[in-house]
Amino acid sequence: MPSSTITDPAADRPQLAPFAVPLGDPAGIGPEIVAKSWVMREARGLPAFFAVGDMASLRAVWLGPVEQIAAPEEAASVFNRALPCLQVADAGPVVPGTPSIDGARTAFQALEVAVGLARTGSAAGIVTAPVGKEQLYGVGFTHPGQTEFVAERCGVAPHNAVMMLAGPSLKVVPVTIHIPLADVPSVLTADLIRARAVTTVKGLQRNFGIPRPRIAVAGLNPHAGEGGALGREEIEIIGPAIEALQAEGMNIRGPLAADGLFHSRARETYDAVLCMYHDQALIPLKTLHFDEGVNITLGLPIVRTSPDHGTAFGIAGTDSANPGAMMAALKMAAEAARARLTHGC
Ligand SMILES: NC(=O)C1=CN([C@@H]2O[C@H](COP(=O)(O)OP(=O)(O)OC[C@H]3O[C@@H](n4cnc5c(N)ncnc54)[C@H](O)[C@@H]3O)[C@@H](O)[C@H]2O)C=CC1
Ligand SMILES: NCC(=O)COP(=O)(O)O
Repeated sequence: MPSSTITDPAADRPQLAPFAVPLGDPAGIGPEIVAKSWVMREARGLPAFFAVGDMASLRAVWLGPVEQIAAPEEAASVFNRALPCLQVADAGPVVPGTPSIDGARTAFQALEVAVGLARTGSAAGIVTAPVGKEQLYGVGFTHPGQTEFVAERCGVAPHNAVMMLAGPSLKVVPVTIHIPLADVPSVLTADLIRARAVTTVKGLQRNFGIPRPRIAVAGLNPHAGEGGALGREEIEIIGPAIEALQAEGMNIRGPLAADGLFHSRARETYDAVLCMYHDQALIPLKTLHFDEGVNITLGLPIVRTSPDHGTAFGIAGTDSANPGAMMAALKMAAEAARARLTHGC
């Protein structure tokens, strides 16, 4: 049994170790939604977790009980009475809504520590609160996002780490992620589509227990290119990639016109959609499920989830952040960790 599980003799089933929750940018809504999730832990059946970051960022927005822990092993016994926090750095004065260099460094450090804890089994996985990408880039973070950073720390190539956004009625995967829209056509290759599709299928089996996932693939151009009249990527890149995967036995179809792929009847016909660029995937997901959308990284040896939204600097410190997506991310992390134990992979 991996060290991220302990046995509960009463229930005679493996219990998960607590999840590590890096607080993200201290000036964003991360600390608030983590604290609010802790308040809702019993009502929502959330798994045990501990914050990783600067306790001062929690104190700046929350008057509830926080207890500093020296090691993850202390988290389980503290969790019922207080939000456990593993202090990793001093973010300096925390002003909600006003990001700072020290805050970005703390977010970076907390992420690094949390990944290490999950890799060694001291945490059952990581559930990351939002970071400010612009702020992270300013302190030497060289990856496009946390997805690629965590993948690298786990020894996984970026092509094989898949960002999936998941809500109750829709799961989407952007094939290209954080790149300028103008670069999408040149980055899109059959190899990249293949790598994303293979990891997506394995990830749906492993984390969601779907035995034979049905994959729909969106086209890049309007009307999926209209037979080449509105663009040739469907004919030259996307179509051949799909045919090759079908020949290997994958339940995959497309390229399909993206504008007709997300209505309720269409959503019943697949388990996930491969989309060609970031907004093609994230706009439908966030429109349908903003307050319950989860970003889960597939293809990693550890469980990593995150709420779908960002730092929301504009409302930080106003007590108006909705913790729904953070709670959904915690629940999905626990479900994925359990599914991995059940399916033995
Ligand atoms: N997983 C992550 O770490 C992510 C980080 N980001 C980062 O967040 C920063 C801000 O990005 P934006 O595009 O402004 O997106 P955002 O998600 O932070 O905000 C978009 C809108 O939704 C609102 N909002 C977001 N979360 C909310 C919540 N829980 N409750 C109530 N209202 C909420 C905001 O106030 C704003 O009006 C950027 O630096 C970006 O890089 C963005 C997306 C994901
Ligand atoms: N738009 C999704 C997003 O920014 C999350 O990226 P990541 O930091 O989880 O890679």
